[in-house]
Amino acid sequence: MIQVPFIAVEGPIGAGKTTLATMLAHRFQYPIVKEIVEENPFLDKFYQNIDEWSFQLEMFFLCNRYKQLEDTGLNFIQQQLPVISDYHIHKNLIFAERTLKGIKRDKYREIYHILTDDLPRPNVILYIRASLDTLMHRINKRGRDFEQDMEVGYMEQLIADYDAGMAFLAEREPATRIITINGDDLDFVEHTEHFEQIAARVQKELNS
Ligand SMILES: Nc1ncnc2c1ncn2[C@@H]1O[C@H](COP(=O)(O)OP(=O)(O)OP(=O)(O)O)[C@@H](O)[C@H]1O
Ligand SMILES: Nc1nc(=O)c2ncn([C@H]3C[C@H](O)[C@@H](CO)O3)c2[nH]1
Repeated sequence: MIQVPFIAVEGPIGAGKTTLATMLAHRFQYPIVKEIVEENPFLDKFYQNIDEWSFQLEMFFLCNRYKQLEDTGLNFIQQQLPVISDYHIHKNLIFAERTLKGIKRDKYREIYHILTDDLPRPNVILYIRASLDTLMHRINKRGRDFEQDMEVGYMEQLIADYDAGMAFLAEREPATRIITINGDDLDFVEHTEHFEQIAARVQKELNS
């Protein structure tokens, strides 16, 4: 039985992390920690020129997540209160290992470990896997300007990197429960029964 649930929803861009985390937070009456997107000053520049802006962008995400998860530890986990978040800290490495090169990647790795090694880690991860078609369709539907020119190759690589990242976590942190959701088949936005299936799987993990 999980003592204090700390649930992270993960998956590539547009998988539905924020949507599903919000629905589950509502269902379980847990507070939610959401990633900062709109206030990010580097995202549009990054998508126009990844090599030029990747270090600034990855550091911005890292510092924001560090602060959010430090607060999550203090305000929830250490108080024995459950919480759900629409990302896992490991996401930083999944992206940064691909977008950074050479000395910047080395520096980033060092800073990443210094900042994150003692942060609280989720005990349940919901990993939403989805095909390139599904993800591109959702990204287009959401219509964020800065994502419209995203290269298909970037997304293809990210999908593969996410699979590798989740396999890495499964091996490194065997106590963490990873629930994999097929985001092509389970449409928790359009079909209530699909959401109910997912909520039941989460409840089962929390009880077991
Ligand atoms: N299962 C689903 N069925 C249909 N539409 C969905 C589904 N999940 C998400 N969407 C839609 O896809 C878009 C992306 O969803 P959302 O913002 O939750 O993804 P995300 O994984 O949090 O994205 P990001 O990685 O950019 O933060 C939204 O417009 C959302 O309404
Ligand atoms: N490079 C990079 N590193 C990250 O850690 C990261 N986290 C999110 N994103 C991108 C995906 C969406 O476009 C948008 C909102 O999630 O921001 C990231 N991009």
